[in-house]
Amino acid sequence: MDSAEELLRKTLAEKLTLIESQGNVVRDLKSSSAIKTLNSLKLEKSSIEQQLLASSDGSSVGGVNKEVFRKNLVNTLERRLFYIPSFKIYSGVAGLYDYGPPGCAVKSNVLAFWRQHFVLEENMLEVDCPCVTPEVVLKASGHVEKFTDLMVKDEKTGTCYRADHLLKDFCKEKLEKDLSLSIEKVQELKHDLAMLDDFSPEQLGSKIKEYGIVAPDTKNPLSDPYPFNLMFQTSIGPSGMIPGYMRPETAQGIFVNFKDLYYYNGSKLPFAAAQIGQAFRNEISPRQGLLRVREFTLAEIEHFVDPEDKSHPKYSEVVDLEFLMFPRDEQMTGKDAVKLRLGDAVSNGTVNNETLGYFIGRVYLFLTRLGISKERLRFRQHLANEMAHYAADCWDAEIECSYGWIECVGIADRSAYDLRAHSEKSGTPLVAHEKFSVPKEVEKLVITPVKKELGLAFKGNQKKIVEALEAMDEKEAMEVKAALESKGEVEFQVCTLGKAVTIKSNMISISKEIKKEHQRVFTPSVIEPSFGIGRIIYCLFEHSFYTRPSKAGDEQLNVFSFPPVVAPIKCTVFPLVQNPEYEAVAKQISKSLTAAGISHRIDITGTSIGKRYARTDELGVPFAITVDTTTTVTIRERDSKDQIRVEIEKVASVVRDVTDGVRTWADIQWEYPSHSSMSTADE
Ligand SMILES: Nc1ncnc2c1ncn2[C@@H]1O[C@H](COP(=O)(O)OP(=O)(O)OP(=O)(O)O)[C@@H](O)[C@H]1O
Repeated sequence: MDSAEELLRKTLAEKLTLIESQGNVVRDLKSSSAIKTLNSLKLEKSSIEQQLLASSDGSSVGGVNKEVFRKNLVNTLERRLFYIPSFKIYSGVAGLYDYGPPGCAVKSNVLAFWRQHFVLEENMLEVDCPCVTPEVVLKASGHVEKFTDLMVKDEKTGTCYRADHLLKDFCKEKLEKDLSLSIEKVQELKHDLAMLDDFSPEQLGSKIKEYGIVAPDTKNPLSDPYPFNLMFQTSIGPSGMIPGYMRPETAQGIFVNFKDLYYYNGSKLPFAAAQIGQAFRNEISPRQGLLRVREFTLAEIEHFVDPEDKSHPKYSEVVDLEFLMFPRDEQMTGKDAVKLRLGDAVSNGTVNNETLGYFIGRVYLFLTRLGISKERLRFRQHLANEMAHYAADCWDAEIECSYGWIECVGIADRSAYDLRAHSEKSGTPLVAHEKFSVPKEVEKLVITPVKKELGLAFKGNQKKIVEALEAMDEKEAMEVKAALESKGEVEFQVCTLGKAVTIKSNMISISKEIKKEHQRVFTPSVIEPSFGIGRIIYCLFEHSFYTRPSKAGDEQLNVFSFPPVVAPIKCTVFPLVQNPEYEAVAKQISKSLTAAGISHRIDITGTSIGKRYARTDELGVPFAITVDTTTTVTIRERDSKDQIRVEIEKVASVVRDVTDGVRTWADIQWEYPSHSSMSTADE
């Protein structure tokens, strides 16, 4: 610990001792003012204890220990039914959560804003495809073979763990806590962390043995790692003959519809399709609450673009944005994320292309407008070993929360991989066309199947074989030509038949000719931003949550500072005191709010105004309307607690403007005089 930290701890500890001794004196007095003083001393004591805890392990959120902060947050979220562990009365199931009423409202607001910010803004084509997906689709995409994590089992209890997570936790803990590590050991552990995605089961197994990593819960030995496919398997229909899976992502539904969507778009590129829907991953050991679950909402965009022109018409709108970026080189040299101007990162090649840069900028705007703190958001570039071999460049929007930096949005240039894979497997060409204004002369491969010979040899299968021969690319065709010329026949794989057939030299002619071309046919590249909605919402909960002392100073009150766009309820209406005239006004205002489409709650209980404010602050309601006359009311803003006075007829339009973002609260305050009333005094 450095001397500044030591000094802080010493000062805090001294203050704590002083408070404890003052508390002992006050406790003996037993008067009401002494009780108030005692309560505020208790508060101060608990705040200092939290700071001490935080300063002891260097882990804090806004000066409060991470664990303490998270415990209070999660307790509030579960108590106010933002979310509920699913099937709770049957002890629940790990990795499955329900959203309760305010959580549901936040989620639907986030999705509505997502649609407005992306789908509407870019004229995207939204689709809605089934969750149950036939095996053939996920075989083509590579999920059946490769969507796996390496798993180890507690050899005595059978409990399963993700092998790479155990190694990651071990390395991080060693690096953070073991001050006696040699430089070589530090380098080795850092290297292991960088290589996590590259280790084979054998390499991971030998690391686990070498470091003596055991089951975290029981300390029992662990099995060797082996791959576990994360997809939930099912079968479609009663016969059990059609294997299927619950989709692990929504993207495949878009790829398989490419041909129709392209036509719907007037056969023009670029265009984007979007989908919001449930994704299912049978995570090995779900942990960290909403961050790693087994069923979650994904919002995905597939932007199809010409691989030879990845410019974006609206790129200039984001070039001047500046935010934290964590390029590959910074990560490799142990540096921190740096603030970069997006335009510079694209022009110097740090970000692969304009369209990818455009989406990084739009994701930044989306997240920060939702209420994610700018200082706790960064864009991290994938290291070479993290990226799929076909990907041109990938960046994750990572948000810092009490669990560390969490990937919430993946933004990848996946090149032409997905469309090619489905073209090959389905036999349907998923391609785009560029029409030339003047025809071009090009050397062209000409494949001419001799249908008579093929028909004699293959009868009913002839059509599929002809299609496969015609779909050969240049490299494949030249190999076939060479084999036919040297051996007179060749084994030829026909995917749609699921087998290889023998093609003889009299069944096909392959040559190169100069031809006039009227168009270019190509497979578009795909740029994919993929949003984990639950992760974003959880980080938003963390970034919005704070506590403040009640007016009496005897308790800490919880507040969610949600921006109006995501707040589950936009305002509350309550009469200051129970009185039929005020109640009638409250009901009239409620009616006008409903007509204006503003979600609100009306509270006509006799509870004190301060308590009613506290209840709604804890749900993140940004505005409270208090009826204290029959002609005008006060509107109170949650975080500043500032109030303005507004005529009853104008209330709904004022609240609508400020919740729709047409005007800010500051604008409204200019227009309406500030107000200090009974309701403030009572708070
Ligand atoms: N188990 C999960 N629970 C909640 N959200 C998830 C989960 N897995 C992925 N996501 C979200 O879906 C987005 C896109 O999925 P992607 O396949 O890129 O994630 P991933 O790289 O597999 O995530 P991770 O490495 O954390 O498992 C992620 O950015 C994340 O926000």
